[in-house]
Amino acid sequence: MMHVQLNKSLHGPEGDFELAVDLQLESGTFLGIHGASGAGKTSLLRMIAGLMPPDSGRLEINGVPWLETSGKAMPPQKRNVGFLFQDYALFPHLTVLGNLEFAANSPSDKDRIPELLRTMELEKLQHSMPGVLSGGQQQRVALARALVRQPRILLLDEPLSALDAPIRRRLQDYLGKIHREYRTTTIMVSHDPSELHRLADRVVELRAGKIVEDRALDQGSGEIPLPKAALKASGRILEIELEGKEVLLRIDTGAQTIRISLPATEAKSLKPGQNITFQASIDTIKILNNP
Ligand SMILES: Nc1ncnc2c1ncn2[C@@H]1O[C@H](COP(=O)(O)OP(=O)(O)OP(=O)(O)O)[C@@H](O)[C@H]1O
Repeated sequence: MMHVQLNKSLHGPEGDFELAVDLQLESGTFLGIHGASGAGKTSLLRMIAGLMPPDSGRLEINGVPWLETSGKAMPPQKRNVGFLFQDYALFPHLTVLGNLEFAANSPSDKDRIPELLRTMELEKLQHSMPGVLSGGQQQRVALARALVRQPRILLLDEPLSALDAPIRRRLQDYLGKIHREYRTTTIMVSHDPSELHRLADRVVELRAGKIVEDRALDQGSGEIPLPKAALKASGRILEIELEGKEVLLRIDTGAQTIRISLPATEAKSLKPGQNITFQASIDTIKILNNP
């Protein structure tokens, strides 16, 4: 169990506002955080990592205090946290491999590096210096580096935002896989609703430093299966995926995310982001309006 209770006065463009967050997370949760720019998402992650001091608060992870109300804090290097921040640069004087080796703390961490290089599709770049890499390649190295120590808690601030769609999708799958395998408690900031629905089992929205929405998604898949009874609902298409002759739609109805599949021929004109009304029962699905 992770208990995060943090307060900090932040200086926004329209004046100071108070970040006040009280969150309890079961171990192994994948929490997604979204919210407008300047809501305090990065600040919250930095305080958990120990990189920004809160004005007051408490942090307790599996019964171990990382930050006490008295202000006594465990230093960042002692917190078993892997993090990836937007501005967290790679060491410019070390190669890709050197950056990962620097993060390794034990022989088993080192043994993990070849697999991470392979998964992040960085094998051919392992002897390159960060300065010659593209933004997306650097982000992949930073993500690999965050995972080298197999942290108990993984803090990811828009980790895939600079990547193009195919690799973004592969790394989403990889993040999902390592989360299922190691049950690392993960907190990820993302502006991409389909990414959050794909990976998170709980999603919170932060607005001006406060949690204004806290939603559980179906564990693992991030989706609620189609109910047995007929259902008529409206929602926004989050994602369209071709699977053989079928098309898989993930639809956010506001209350829940529903996954439906349709014959590909019936879904030709549908696009992500579109609002649709549909009627579905256990064996038939009909799109009622298809603007
Ligand atoms: N150390 C600090 N002390 C006080 N205010 C700060 C500090 N660091 C950042 N801020 C302010 O806190 C506000 C929230 O910033 P933060 O980066 O946490 O937002 P965010 O939700 O992550 O935004 P984005 O989505 O644009 O990354 C900003 O207005 C920022 O200027």
